[in-house]
Amino acid sequence: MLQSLQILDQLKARLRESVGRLPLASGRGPASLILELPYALARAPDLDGPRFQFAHSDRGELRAGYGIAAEWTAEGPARLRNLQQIAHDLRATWVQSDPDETGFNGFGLLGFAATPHAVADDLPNALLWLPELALRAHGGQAALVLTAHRPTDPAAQLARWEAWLDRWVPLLDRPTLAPLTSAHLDPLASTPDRPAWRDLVAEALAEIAQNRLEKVVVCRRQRLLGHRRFDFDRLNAALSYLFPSCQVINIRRQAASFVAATPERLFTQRRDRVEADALAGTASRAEDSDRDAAITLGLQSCEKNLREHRVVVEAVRTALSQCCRRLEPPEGPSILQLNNAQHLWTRLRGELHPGVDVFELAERLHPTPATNGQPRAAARAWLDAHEPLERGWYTGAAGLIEPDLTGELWVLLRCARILDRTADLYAGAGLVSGSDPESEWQETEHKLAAMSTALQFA
Ligand SMILES: C=C(O[C@@H]1C=C(C(=O)O)C=C[C@H]1O)C(=O)O
Repeated sequence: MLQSLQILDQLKARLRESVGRLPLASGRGPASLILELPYALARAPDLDGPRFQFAHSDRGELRAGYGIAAEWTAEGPARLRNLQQIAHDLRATWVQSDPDETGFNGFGLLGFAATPHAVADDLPNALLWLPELALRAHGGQAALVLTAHRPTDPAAQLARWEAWLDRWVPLLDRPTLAPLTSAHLDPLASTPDRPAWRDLVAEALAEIAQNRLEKVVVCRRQRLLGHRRFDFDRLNAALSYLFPSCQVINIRRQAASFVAATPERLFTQRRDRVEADALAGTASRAEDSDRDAAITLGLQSCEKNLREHRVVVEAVRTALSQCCRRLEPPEGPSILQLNNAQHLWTRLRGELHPGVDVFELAERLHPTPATNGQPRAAARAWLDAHEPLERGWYTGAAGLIEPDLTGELWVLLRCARILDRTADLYAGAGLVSGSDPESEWQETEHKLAAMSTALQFA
């Protein structure tokens, strides 16, 4: 492997050679320069300041962003429409130069909280963020993307980009962190606690019995205290190892980090094709393979879980039918197995009407009844009135969008907000008629275990 100092010299030379291809001093909107890295990367080193990372082990995909070239925030019921207008302007003005012909392009992060109301959090309610330095690695190839917001002074911009390379490239030589012994985490409060959970579930089931709701997803927050400050390189590595089929997400704006290892895609849009997941209906895993297979069979034939799942499939199908010219019959339900839980899973695919973008898809699909309930508005109103906590970005969505406004968003589950030694973990469970408060509490315990297991190694 080339030493990082050699790579740094090469990248800076390439940057100086090719920066003149971008019209930095004229026009408006983003300008991105894509530079090939001489080898693919398995991890994106942490750096102080705003940063995000999306890593998917099974896909061999890693994308990260550092610093802020430009950003827009929004809140309230029109939050996605407001960001959409801005993004349309970006699409028209974004210039890209890919002198090494990597085929990669610049990208932005789109993310938003569970509900459009403002909450006290260090993440804004809805955010569109173009990083100054980005990393994209896939299929054995990797590139850096340097982005500026125009107009800007070319000499000053070159100096800024060089400074980014000076800070980031030497970190590539840093050895992978040695594994520590796993550390015990102290459970602090759960909100709601177990008795309050029972009452909350009972109230929800009464609402369902009155036919005012068909399904509602209630959640809890569990605070854990670590014995050492959590390390994010180590946490990302543990999550990617434990959950190779999940998207491991890390977003940091100020002091706290939002981290998730989510199995649930809200959707993927490539050109006019869309694919969405309906994930609902959960059972545990067992160490013994016969017992595990029996749990899977039980899940596949459980009337309550199948009903809970169908509500989600139907809502996703209806949302997609409003923006697709053709929908394929749903594929499923099959089983998605994770090491802490297994879920009923149906994949839906369609061909979009011309002009549909990620913002419209997000508006139509989010929140699905997998994390909110059905009917959507009644479930949200009931949760606003009864759930004793702010969800923040938990059950919101985040992902990466391309300059043509296609992309992929993930539902923010199996997640935590982490600050120093404190982690607030979130998990919820879908309730339909026939749900039992104790089994739903157990289900949240299994879901919380996704993050708490990885945190022991962080
Ligand atoms: C709400 C969560 O998960 C969702 C709810 C599920 C269920 O109720 O069976 C299953 C998968 C997710 O769609 C969570 O992980 O917190």
